[in-house]
Amino acid sequence: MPTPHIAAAPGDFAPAVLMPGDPRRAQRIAELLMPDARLVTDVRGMLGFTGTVDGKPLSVMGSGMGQPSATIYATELFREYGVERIIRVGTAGGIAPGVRVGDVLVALGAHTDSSMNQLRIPGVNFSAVASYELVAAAVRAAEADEHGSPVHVGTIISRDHFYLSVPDQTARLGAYGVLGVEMEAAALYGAAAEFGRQALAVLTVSDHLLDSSQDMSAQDRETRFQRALALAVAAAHC
Ligand SMILES: O=P(O)(O)O[C@H]1O[C@H](CO)[C@@H](O)[C@H]1O
Ligand SMILES: O=c1cc[nH]c(=O)[nH]1
Repeated sequence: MPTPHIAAAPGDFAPAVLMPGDPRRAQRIAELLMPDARLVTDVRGMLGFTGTVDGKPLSVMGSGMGQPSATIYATELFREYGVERIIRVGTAGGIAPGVRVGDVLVALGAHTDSSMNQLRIPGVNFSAVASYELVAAAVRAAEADEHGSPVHVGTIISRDHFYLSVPDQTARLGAYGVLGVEMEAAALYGAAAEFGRQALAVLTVSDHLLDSSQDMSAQDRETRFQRALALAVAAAHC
């Protein structure tokens, strides 16, 4: 049953899907983790792969950038392909002062300036939260490798704008302990709640909004994700 945006056959997706924003990162992750990976969809160049890691099935598929794009893919994977859990493996801009470029963020919850979740339950400010089971698995994996880059667990913000900034907003978010900013997690958590499934975002800090001295290059953003990936795989297979 192909959907408007996914051309895979029934059963082509594993119960757990890793979801980076960039489809080329999806391909890189598939090649890195799964020698047996096969391409299951490429509509609009949004590559999806399925294979196995340590004998357990796993899929990897890009989401594109922004909450509308991520919601389309998450909805079709949950609703049409029976996917049980989606773990976003993305990049984020650091906000909290203790967060450094190269650190990893496990997003317990995602504030947002988007209206996407506001439309879900009229009159309600929806709480976009991760699956506790997946958070716990990611934290266990982080604690098991004490030599990896630092991992922070807390809230992030999923913004609609990459470039437009509201004066003073970032500093205020930092004062509230918000770890970083990206553009998809809140909507992903909303879609998981809609279908009674599980979601988590594990993010590599690629730059810092309040200190740009250590920012990653575009190439680094696509390759320095091993620590986040290890946590995401642990969550996918917990
Ligand atoms: O690196 P990805 O996963 O794409 O995530 C971040 O990077 C993109 C913006 O450059 C947005 O998608 C944002 O969420
Ligand atoms: O600054 C950043 C970095 C990654 N993703 C974002 O949305 N913002």
